[in-house]
Amino acid sequence: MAIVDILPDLPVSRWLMAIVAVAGVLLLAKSVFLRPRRPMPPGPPGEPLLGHLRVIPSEHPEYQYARWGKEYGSDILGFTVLGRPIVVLNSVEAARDLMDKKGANYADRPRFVLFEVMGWGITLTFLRWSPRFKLHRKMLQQSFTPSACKAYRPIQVEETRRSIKAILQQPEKWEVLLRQYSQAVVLRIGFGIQVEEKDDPYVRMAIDVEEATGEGGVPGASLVDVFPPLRHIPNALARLSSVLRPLEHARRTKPTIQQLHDAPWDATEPSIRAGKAMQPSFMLTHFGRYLANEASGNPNDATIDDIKGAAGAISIAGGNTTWSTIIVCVLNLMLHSEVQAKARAEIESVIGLDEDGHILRLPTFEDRPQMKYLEYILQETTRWAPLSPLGVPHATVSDDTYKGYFIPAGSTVYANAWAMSRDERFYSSPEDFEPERYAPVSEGGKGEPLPDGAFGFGRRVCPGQYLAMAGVYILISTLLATSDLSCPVDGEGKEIKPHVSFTNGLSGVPDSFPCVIRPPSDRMMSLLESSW
Ligand code: HEM
Repeated sequence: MAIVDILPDLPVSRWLMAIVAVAGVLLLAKSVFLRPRRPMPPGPPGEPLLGHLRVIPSEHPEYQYARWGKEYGSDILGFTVLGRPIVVLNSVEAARDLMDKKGANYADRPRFVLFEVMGWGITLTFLRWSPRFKLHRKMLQQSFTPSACKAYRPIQVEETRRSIKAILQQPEKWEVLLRQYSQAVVLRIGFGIQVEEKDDPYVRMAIDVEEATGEGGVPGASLVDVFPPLRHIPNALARLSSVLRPLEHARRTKPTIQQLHDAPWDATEPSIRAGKAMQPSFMLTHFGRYLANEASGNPNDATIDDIKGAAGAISIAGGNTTWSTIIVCVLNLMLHSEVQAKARAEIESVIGLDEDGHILRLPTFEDRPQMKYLEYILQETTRWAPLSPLGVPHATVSDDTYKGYFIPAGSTVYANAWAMSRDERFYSSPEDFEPERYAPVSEGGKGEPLPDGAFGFGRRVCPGQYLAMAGVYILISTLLATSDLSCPVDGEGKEIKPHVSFTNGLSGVPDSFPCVIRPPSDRMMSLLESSW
């Protein structure tokens, strides 16, 4: 979505001009009569009426927000877009001070009008602060505490081994097989659905949804989000302006989003109703309880739509996110053979080797506390490329003041996880992938703080973070234990290093890159076969 060229396109419709003119008069009146007495946080100058609409870049705004933070010497920045206040937090301290310590005031979300048009229904991620939000939050948070996550370990171990066995059989398909792994775990946990080994329809749906959502740009940042009446503009007009084109895209992709909401539920509902569902799952627990209450005449807190939305949130918010984190980790292991070798040496020392130098068994969750270096790798993965560079925006419920700056009620607040990950006060050479940075100085490391921000903050912090990192741990440890990862080589045996770039929008996913995955010996396949 580009917002820079709105004006040249406007004359195509008098109607559009009229709407913008009326909005302009209202905004002018608002800015004259309701001007705050305290200053907004600093930032670049905006334009009359439009504010920063044409100043904030539409591609990777997180980079520019970080640059402005340096330019204005402030970890909190303020903007307005058509009169709507936007606040960007560039440091962990600012996010902790506001989103954590004043959690209730920062727990709302802005209205995501474009995502509503796309068909994102009752999904926790996009729910406003409300009794329904609290209900969904409670259902999901309780299901994925660190101790509740232990119940899902057998699923994660089984799917990991299935996936790596398939990768060693078809190494050229490693990327889609890892996506299949991430989707399989969340579909089993959410709905008790087992994905098919080949061409699974849910994996296809997840890919489509990720592409559709990604093209929607940064959530809450499109012109339709800022000025919701524009959502009614017909496609024929929307198509004429690049700032309104996301609206056409949202309408076109609605069936895709709807399908990922409906298909897993529709596939499972009959067997739960008939009492025949065997696989434990979030849906079985909550929908089963719902049916039991209904049968015995007891009231239900959650409606069927609530349970459907919450179960859908697991597969929608949990599949692509986990996959993308694994891909970033694979990329860096491939690019840094020394990191890979050190991690493998740690795995071998924790598990032990037979007389032929082969590991005695595959990694388990019980090994995790001893895998210190691997843990640093996982942490460095979330720092080096925070999945959601600007997080999912929060919104303020009431007016607030921070460091003398005024933050009006209803402000959209972005926690810039990317800027936090590049904070040079804490991270030396922040662009480098360097797991050792977290080791204590006494152990030869740099004693730098573990990263913060990749999973968000406050009352909206990711409820799936423990499940996600458990899934990344077991997959990466098993991959390292059984395979070597390397860059492909050209005709002269020279490594072909990928050019790394990330998608724009809600999730920054690395573009596809080739990776050679090879087991060091045949023994690895038999280990995988005998362990599963
Ligand atoms: C490595 C993988 C993951 C990453 C990096 C990630 C990251 C995030 C981030 C940045 C947010 C926004 C937090 C905020 O607004 O402050 C979020 C929210 C959320 N995540 Fe995750 N997530 C991951 C995996 C998962 C998994 C596996 C689940 C499934 C259980 C999940 C479920 C959710 C839900 C439901 C929300 C919305 C929470 C709310 O709005 O209250 N995520 N996640």
